[in-house]
Amino acid sequence: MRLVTAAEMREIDRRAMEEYGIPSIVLMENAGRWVAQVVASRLGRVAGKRVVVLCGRGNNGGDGLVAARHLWQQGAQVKVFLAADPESLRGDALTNATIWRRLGQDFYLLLSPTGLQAFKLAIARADVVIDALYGTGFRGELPPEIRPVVEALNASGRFVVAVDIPSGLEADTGQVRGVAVVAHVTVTFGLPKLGLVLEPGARYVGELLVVDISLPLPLITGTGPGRYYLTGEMVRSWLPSRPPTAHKGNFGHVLVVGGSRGMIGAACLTAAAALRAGAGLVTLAVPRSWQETAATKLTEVMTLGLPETPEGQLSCAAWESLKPLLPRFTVCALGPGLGRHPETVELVKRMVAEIDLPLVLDADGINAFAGEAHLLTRRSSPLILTPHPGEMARLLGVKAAELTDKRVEVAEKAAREWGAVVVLKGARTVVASPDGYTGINSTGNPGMATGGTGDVLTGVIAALWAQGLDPFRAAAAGVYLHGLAGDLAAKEKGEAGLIAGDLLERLPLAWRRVTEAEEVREEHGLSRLG
Ligand SMILES: NC(=O)C1=CN([C@@H]2O[C@H](COP(=O)(O)OP(=O)(O)OC[C@H]3O[C@@H](n4cnc5c(N)ncnc54)[C@H](O)[C@@H]3O)[C@@H](O)[C@H]2O)[C@H](O)CC1
Ligand SMILES: [K+]
Repeated sequence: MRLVTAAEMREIDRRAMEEYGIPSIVLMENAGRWVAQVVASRLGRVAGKRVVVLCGRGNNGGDGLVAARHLWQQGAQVKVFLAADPESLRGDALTNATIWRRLGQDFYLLLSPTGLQAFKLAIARADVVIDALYGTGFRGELPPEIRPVVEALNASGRFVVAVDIPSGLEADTGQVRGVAVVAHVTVTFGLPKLGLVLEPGARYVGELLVVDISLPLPLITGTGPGRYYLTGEMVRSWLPSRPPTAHKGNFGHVLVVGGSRGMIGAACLTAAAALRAGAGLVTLAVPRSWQETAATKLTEVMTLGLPETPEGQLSCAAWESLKPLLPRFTVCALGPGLGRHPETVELVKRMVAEIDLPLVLDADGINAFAGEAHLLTRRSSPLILTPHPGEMARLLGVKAAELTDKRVEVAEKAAREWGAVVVLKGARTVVASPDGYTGINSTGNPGMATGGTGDVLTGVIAALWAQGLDPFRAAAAGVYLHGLAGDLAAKEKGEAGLIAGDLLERLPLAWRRVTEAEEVREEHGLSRLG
């Protein structure tokens, strides 16, 4: 599903009104009605239930007033706390405030001397609290007079439904400066905002529901370049099927080049993962003295011994040995466990420049270009890079901390400049392609922050590429399946004890989960994304 920024959402709003003639008050009425419907579905019976609505002065607050009205009409006891002077309301929010008042209802003025106390009393007895303080118009941090209100709400343990976006969260980045509302459910309008699926924002969202407020379909659907939330439905449409007449030649031959003394396991994980992710054949090329070890660890993988340095790392001569064999392979994965011997670094640079196989570059393959990312453009074949934040920072010559709250932009810029697909790993991995497609992953968990999981991902991506997916889809589907395998493993074993091998075993299960999942049929106009 497409992801949007606040500005993109405002543009969609504008076009809905100017090009299609949908009045903004209709959009607000639909938005508020959906919020009321979701609240009612969680309450079961509405009559007599206690609802507190926190309204800001903008259109987010307007949505909250519409929800208040519909729940009141259904018999709920509704208290609206207005975090603004009623005289400051404008436009559609003022319209709905006027309707609320003409129904004989009033506001509790949150910013009055007794407002906070009254609010705490009200939420202590509430069945649900609706957060309509701020939406996509929010920037920066909560005003000092609002912060204690949000802190009281978060401490209350009440069931919270956020309108469009949890208040205090920035729609474009997911950044929280200080405090934000922690919601159990977020009802977002039209399309999910980027900040709802990026860390730390994603942790404030709870279950994410995307609802149709009658924004014209031509404005919100579209498969062109843009940012997408990677979901099972998307990945399912990309994965190759297996005709009955299939033979292993149909599913590609992955060459993995990696390993060194003390780090043969990384290369073995990549090779095993490529098989587990459906590659027809996998060959693992390692320093000659480690070929026996690799062959012992991997029954189904073929192995190759290459020239090595005295320290047991691949030497430059390895390229001459590999070159005549390349026509038998479909994709090459280069880097896991290579080490950083100067000869190995030289080998990596020559391979990237000269190999005419699609290339997945990972780990020490990436580190070979530290501070020299411009050299990545000197190559003759398509490239997928899979850096974790530390490797990306080394590549760019910056500190990893500088990348934290602009991961999407950093990955997109690098993809454009290098003409390569960039997989910037971490919580909510970002996959960016040079032609403007970006995927934000929806699977994975902190248990996967353990040695070797990156090696597994490299193998999965190489395998999908070898089976015919284009590089962006191979990387995006690989990231999704890899994270899903991690979620399946964590469900069984918990997160702390999770190891990379646990993902290996569950890759086929993850694949089956995606391809055999029931079409997720949601109530008309509502999609569950979180
Ligand atoms: N098509 C749609 O998605 C629709 C969305 N709707 C709702 O409209 C809001 C966006 O409304 P907007 O009036 O632009 O702003 P907010 O209500 O989010 O914010 C109110 C107000 O707050 C001010 N503000 C911003 N940052 C701060 C801060 N740090 N401290 C204090 N005040 C701040 C700013 O001036 C804003 O104007 C969207 O989320 C939806 O809920 C429509 O109702 C229906 C169509
Ligand atoms: K909100």
